[in-house]
Amino acid sequence: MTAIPLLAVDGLAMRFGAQHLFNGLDFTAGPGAVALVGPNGTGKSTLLTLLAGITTPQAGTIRIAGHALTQAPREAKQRLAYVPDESVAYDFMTGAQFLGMVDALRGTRDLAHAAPLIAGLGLTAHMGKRFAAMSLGTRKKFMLAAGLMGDAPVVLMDEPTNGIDAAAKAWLAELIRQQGASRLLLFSTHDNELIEATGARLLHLG
Ligand SMILES: Nc1ncnc2c1ncn2[C@@H]1O[C@H](COP(=O)(O)OP(=O)(O)OP(=O)(O)O)[C@@H](O)[C@H]1O
Repeated sequence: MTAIPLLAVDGLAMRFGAQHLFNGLDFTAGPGAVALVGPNGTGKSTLLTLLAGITTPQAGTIRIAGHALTQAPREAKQRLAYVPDESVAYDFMTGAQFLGMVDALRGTRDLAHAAPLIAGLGLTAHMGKRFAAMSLGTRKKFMLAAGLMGDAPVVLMDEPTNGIDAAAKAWLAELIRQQGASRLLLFSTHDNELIEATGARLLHLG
């Protein structure tokens, strides 16, 4: 019996006006680290929003652990987490409130399980800070913590090392390398150090 891939993309087409980003894109991925690479503007961020079910493609099917995003959006989205490049938190929220909100939306109400992640990313001292007062890198770390702290088998990350310091980057790379044994961590990046440290398989766009 063949195992169902965590991510299966079939015949995906996306264009903005006359600009075709991809036309008939096919790939599958199981557990592991996968780096989405390619020159600026080739559609890496757009592909991630399609895989996350935030944007709708003109054609094609995306299945998350066998569940098609269009036919079974709830089942598919329950199994994925998406880390955007820029913060999506309200400025008035503190880091703790934001992570608590994400946790509650996922149906768990206990941030204790995220403590190693919060410490590893260097966020412990920033939990009480409002997003309005955070640096760009700290905001990015909270987005990463929110995406990684659940048990989603598919984690999509847009430029995960953008703006974060060397210590957090090394910690994140090791986490991705280790967690690749059981989940799919698919990220767009221009960071060759991250690719090397995670041992990610490359998926080229453009
Ligand atoms: N909502 C939109 N409307 C029109 N064009 C868009 C939209 N979103 C993205 N594009 C265009 O699609 C192309 C791909 O953009 P995208 O941000 O996905 O590229 P990328 O590969 O992630 O780039 P980078 O490496 O710079 O982050 C760009 O030419 C962009 O201008």
